[in-house]
Amino acid sequence: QEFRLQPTPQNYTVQQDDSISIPRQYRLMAGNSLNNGTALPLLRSLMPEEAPDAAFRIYIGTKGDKVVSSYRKRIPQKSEGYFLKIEKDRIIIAGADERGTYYGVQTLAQLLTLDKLPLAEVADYPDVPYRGVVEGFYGTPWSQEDRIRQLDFYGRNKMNVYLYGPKDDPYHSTPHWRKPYPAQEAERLKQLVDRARDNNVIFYWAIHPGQDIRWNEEDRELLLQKFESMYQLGVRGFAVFFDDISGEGTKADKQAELLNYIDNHFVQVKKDVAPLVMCPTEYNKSWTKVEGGYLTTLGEKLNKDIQIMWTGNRVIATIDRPTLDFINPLIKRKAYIWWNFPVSDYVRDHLLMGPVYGNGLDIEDGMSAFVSNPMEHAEASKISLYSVADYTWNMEKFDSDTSWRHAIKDLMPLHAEYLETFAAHNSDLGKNGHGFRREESIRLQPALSALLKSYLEKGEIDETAYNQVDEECRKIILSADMLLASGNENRPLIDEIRPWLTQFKLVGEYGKTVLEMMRLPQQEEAFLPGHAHAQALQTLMTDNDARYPQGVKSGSGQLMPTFDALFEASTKQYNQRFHTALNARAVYSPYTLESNVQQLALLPTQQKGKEGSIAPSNEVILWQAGGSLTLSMDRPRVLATLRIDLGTKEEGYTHFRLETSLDGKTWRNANLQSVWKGYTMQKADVKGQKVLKIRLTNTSGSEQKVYFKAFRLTEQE
Ligand SMILES: CCCCNC1=N[C@@H]2[C@@H](O)[C@H](O)[C@@H](CO)O[C@@H]2S1
Repeated sequence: QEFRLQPTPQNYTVQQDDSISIPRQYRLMAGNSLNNGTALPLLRSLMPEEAPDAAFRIYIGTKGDKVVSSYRKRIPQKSEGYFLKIEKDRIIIAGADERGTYYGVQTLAQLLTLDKLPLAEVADYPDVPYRGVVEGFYGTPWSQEDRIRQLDFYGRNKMNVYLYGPKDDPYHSTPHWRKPYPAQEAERLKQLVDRARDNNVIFYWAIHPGQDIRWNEEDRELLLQKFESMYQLGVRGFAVFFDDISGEGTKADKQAELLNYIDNHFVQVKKDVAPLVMCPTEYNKSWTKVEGGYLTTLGEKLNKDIQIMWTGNRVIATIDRPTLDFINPLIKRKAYIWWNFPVSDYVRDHLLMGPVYGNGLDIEDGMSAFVSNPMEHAEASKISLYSVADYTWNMEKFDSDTSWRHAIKDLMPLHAEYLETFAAHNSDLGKNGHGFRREESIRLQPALSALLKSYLEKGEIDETAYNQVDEECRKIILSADMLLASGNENRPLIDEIRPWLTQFKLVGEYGKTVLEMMRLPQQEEAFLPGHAHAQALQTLMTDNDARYPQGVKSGSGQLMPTFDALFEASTKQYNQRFHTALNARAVYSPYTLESNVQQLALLPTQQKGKEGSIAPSNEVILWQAGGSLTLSMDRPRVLATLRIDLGTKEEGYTHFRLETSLDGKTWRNANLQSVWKGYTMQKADVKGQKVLKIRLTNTSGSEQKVYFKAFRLTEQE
């Protein structure tokens, strides 16, 4: 693909017919304002040959500096704006502020990758003030190396925010948020803070005290002391998260009181700390009751410069004008958007490698920030993060597909075509509790549906579609092998996605095998090996290795449903023709879930061997009085164990009744008891019972706020 600047600049003109060779030496004319910034070190790392007597000159500074005073009017009057001009005998980089100048150097860095320097003029600035990433997911926190690479990536892509808030860090959340980090962790965080500064990224450290905070002087001081200890490490951005909690910590007026105190006695006192950011308990529209007053209380009481985060109309949602028109008036400021994509902690068997799309292109003036909550797979998340950087810098000019293709090329330039094939077929999430889906296998969809339609309706093969799908299967197998063998080009990425690459190859082989089967349902002998091979591949695709207990899915949106349907259709044809009973079911889950509890209704069920489960949810479930969840089997099955974890202690389970049934009409109680003292997991005494259905009902007469951490059964051998 052709060269493009990333993110797309607001204004970029090039003299087509002329360019200069990259100057070997140059005389540097630098403004004093840059002395302790990172723009100069970056420039010197790019162009090391500084020579006082060189003819070529580089003028670099911010708008107050004399050295760029004659270009002052060319600098966009926007924070983080810059003017970059390449002339025959000089380069000028003039920033509205230090970070703007730094971004001008980052743009120059991209132009220096060309053979010759174009005589270019760039007048550029970001649309959204704060742009970047919140490490706010459940699951394995990123490693130190992941984070270092992320921060360098943010510098290159002009993202200026990294919020540290991994749910599973015990010093960020309960139980140790009150304690300072142990020395080793503190040192590692300091390394990150320093690396963030090198990349002109504001490192925000977030605290998540809500699950057990007490509204008193002691906890308030402990929190400030923790912030002070982080300040000593160099942290200059702070956040307080009140998400995913229940109980005392959810009170808006108490939250506002605490945050204003922090703002007045810490942030405003320090003077070099970014505006405080808070994450509300009601953080999306589907969970908020406006008349309840939670958001309006925050909007009225919170100091005006405190930023309030928002995920949109649902936990997982794209952001558009109506979304902002709802929230901004309530909180009386521009929402600080926390975009839950490409986070996959609620669909951990999937990778989300597809394009960023669906957010409004006309809403840059409606938000104070747009930060992405990514996958626990740091490198794999960069495809989306590259496009989030592009979208938030220059929203109107954002083109989802162009950005996606360049993101892939940026991640693996030498294997871009193979990574693009992989990413195109690994983008949908599958059925999930949030009902959020993504397009997948877009370019192949017409051929897949044409092939399936003609085969199912007329028993015929659409040759054109057949050849397209066959060719794509070949590319899938090739891409998987090329990426698995890609060596050091981006080893961290391949290490992250290896299980999915292995699965992807199986999907390609399964497709080829099923395509061969389609030609043979009339041949009594020849059909059998293909059928057997297809079943073997199905087994291999469901036998996931222990490191991924949640399983590994690839091509689940379009490829696998099509191949499974073609497997079933050709096998049924064969069985009819030869009066045989070959297995014609590709995959099925013996368990189905029904529920009138909105946040549970869409959760997928899983089966692996003798274990069946309902996918857990990360959020607080509002379980209405009388609400129930029913797990139904495809036939009566004998249970060995049933474990349920609602994240609540003993007394919490007294609000629920657990029953089993053999016919769906008569029900019998099953008692729950603790697996062991003080632990929230419970087990039911169902050993040896033959059941068809299991039902859990809120019989307390009032809404219960619980988690849904586990619902797992095992059948008797
Ligand atoms: C308004 C910003 C607060 C968002 N807080 C959230 N907490 C959870 C995150 O830890 C999860 O990664 C996310 C996706 O499951 O869901 C919710 S989103």
